[in-house]
Amino acid sequence: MTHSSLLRSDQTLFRDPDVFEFTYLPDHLHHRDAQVRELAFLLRPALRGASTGSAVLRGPPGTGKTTTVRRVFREVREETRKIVPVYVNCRHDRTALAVYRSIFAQVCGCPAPSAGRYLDEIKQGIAARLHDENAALVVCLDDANYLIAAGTYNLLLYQLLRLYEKWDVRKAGVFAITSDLALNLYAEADPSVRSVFHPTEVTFWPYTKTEVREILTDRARQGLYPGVISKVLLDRIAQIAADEQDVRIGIDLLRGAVQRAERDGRRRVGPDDVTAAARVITAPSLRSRAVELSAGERALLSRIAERSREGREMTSGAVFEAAREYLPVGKTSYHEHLNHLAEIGIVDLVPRVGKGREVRLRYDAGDVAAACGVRTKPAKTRTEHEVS
Ligand SMILES: Nc1ncnc2c1ncn2[C@@H]1O[C@H](COP(=O)(O)OP(=O)(O)OP(=O)(O)O)[C@@H](O)[C@H]1O
Repeated sequence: MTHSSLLRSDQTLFRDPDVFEFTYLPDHLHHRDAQVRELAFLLRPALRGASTGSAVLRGPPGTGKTTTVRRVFREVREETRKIVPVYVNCRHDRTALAVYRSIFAQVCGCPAPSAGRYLDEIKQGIAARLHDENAALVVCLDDANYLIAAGTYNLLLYQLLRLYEKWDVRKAGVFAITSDLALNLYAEADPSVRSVFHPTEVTFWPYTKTEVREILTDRARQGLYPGVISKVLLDRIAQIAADEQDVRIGIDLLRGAVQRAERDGRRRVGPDDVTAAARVITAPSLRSRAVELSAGERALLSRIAERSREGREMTSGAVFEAAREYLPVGKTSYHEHLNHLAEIGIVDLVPRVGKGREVRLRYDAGDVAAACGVRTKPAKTRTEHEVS
């Protein structure tokens, strides 16, 4: 199909828009073989009638934790009835009742009874089915940190891992997921829970730019018509997502840029579509990082944004001299502030031969200024003198 007939027939650049939905389970899971192997290793004993192991899955947002578990669970369901995998989203289901109702629905294939002695009845229903099938239960508690906040984490772990004692079923496994790296889900467990909870740590590191690009290339191939996005722009999107350490940003950005081109009746995504979509998608993360800055760091960042907008020299030395006019900073604290801005990914410090480092904003200067709470004047036109 040519592009013109394509646009005339259905006016869309998306071959399959579902590919960009957050519920979409990709056919190919890139770069997560080690994690898949770890989880499979924990489940394997259940095939021989033994119990399943437990795991704690940790990694920043958008590193494929949920997708990896969902992929493993899908394969398990296709391969065996000896293991019953259950996925619980603890953002939505935080009370013991809500979690058990979700488990019941997935194990029994129908909604939990809404009357009667509630929890015990629901647990009994789950156990009866597992007993009949001689199957081992494995429960994924995604975003388990929400259970800690709700005060139900220990109770649920304790009950799930000891289900076998009361109900004569095989010992269950729990895969607990968190994207909060400061949280140690094992340490959060009470001693009574720890006596039955011996999780394997499975870590998910952010994807590199090359890895993000492969994931995005796959999505583009499945979700878009050929030629809608160029390799160069896909590369730019991959760079932004890798800088933000979140592949989800890349997927959202790709969709946002294509929607923009589609809305304007164009057949190809242009650089402006990517820039505009990036501004919308990265603004919340930029704002939340600016809020965390110290007053000195924020003041420096606004000066950097202003200089960058005005097209002035951006070597670290020149920025320091300019900042000094307005801010009470010495060289040491200036470098500390600057390094921190680089660490949290708002600026890049690019080495320049014979000129030290160049300070380069990763975001639009106006957006950075807005995130710092500063309204900028329109960029002024530079005079001949300033340019030279
Ligand atoms: N290895 C991968 N291959 C293909 N797609 C991936 C891969 N990893 C992540 N994705 C896609 O990236 C998006 C985010 O992944 P996922 O929800 O699994 O991340 P997460 O680590 O669980 O994030 P969070 O902690 O925010 O819940 C999803 O759309 C998913 O399909």
